[in-house]
Amino acid sequence: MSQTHWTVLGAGSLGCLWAGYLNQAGFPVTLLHREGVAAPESLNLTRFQAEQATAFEARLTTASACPEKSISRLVVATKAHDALNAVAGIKHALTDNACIVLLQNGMGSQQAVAEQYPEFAIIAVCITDGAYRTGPGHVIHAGQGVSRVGALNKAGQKVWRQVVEDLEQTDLIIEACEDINQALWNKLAINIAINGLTALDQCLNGELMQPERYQRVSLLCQETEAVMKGLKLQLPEQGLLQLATDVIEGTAKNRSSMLQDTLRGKITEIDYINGYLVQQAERLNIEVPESLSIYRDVKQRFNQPSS
Ligand SMILES: NC(=O)C1=CN([C@@H]2O[C@H](COP(=O)(O)OP(=O)(O)OC[C@H]3O[C@@H](n4cnc5c(N)ncnc54)[C@H](OP(=O)(O)O)[C@@H]3O)[C@@H](O)[C@H]2O)C=CC1
Ligand SMILES: CC(C)(CO)C(=O)C(=O)O
Repeated sequence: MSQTHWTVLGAGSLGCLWAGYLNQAGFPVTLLHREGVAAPESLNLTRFQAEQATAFEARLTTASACPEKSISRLVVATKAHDALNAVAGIKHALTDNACIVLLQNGMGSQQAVAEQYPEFAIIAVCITDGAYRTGPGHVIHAGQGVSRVGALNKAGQKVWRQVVEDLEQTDLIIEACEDINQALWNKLAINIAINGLTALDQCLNGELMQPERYQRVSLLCQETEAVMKGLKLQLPEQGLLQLATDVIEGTAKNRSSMLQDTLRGKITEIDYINGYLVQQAERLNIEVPESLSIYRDVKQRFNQPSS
């Protein structure tokens, strides 16, 4: 079994999920929690559809306590708006040829890290699993999904297969992805159609099937299709509206991550979802009024910091 040492930055839902699955597959793991916040007292993972939680082990520390050039494989498991700062805070500890694996939803944060740090191998993962924490260090794997893993830069292409091989030793469902940009866009399209609307209407995903809301979902998908066409991306065979509808129906009882963030008074990822579409549309001179209105309304209603 490979003994790659994995360092996971961010002890939230996905950070604990990945740390748990990696460690239970035999990898030594370090889990970096926030500076100034107490480390979790215990770590455990309830695997998908398992009845009981199982303990996992990880060395718990913070970024500033990590020695210079000690980390060769870093997973960044923060929200999109924290990713760039988080990498800046751990840069001293990265080896010269380190690989950074980014788990963020939406788009824009991964590209910002790749642009800022071309010297490192940058890998992005497009994740459809669902996980939540019940307390510090305790994570529930609530929805089985797929983690699509692909390289974001040239250095990433050199180590990508090795990263996939390591991850395939875990019980996560891993897919090597030749075109991670396309995979991220497909997931982005779904999040554009669902997240902002559910946050604004404070409704479950399935409630987007109500006619007035569904009309907006349809407009959002049309706008995303226009931008994807402008960027020469491939559109899913069934069309974006059908893709989004399948996800809405498959996750009908879920609260979207953005709805959950607003309920907890947290910063949402709107800048990296509808906000990212608006940015791309501006570059292409395409109008996206529905996404623009959702972007502005989420920013205003939930008192979100300006980007
Ligand atoms: N949870 C899920 O099911 C899924 C999540 N994703 C995506 O994965 C990403 C992570 O989501 P999730 O795990 O749910 O988010 P969480 O908020 O649960 O976890 C993020 C963690 O990172 C911590 N953090 C942020 N900055 C730093 C830093 N500089 N140093 C140390 N810790 C830091 C946060 O601390 P603090 O709380 O103090 O801010 C928090 O504990 C998001 O982009 C999300 O959209 C994608 C698919 C599924
Ligand atoms: C697919 C969806 C919309 C599921 O809730 C999601 O990814 C999210 O909530 O962020």
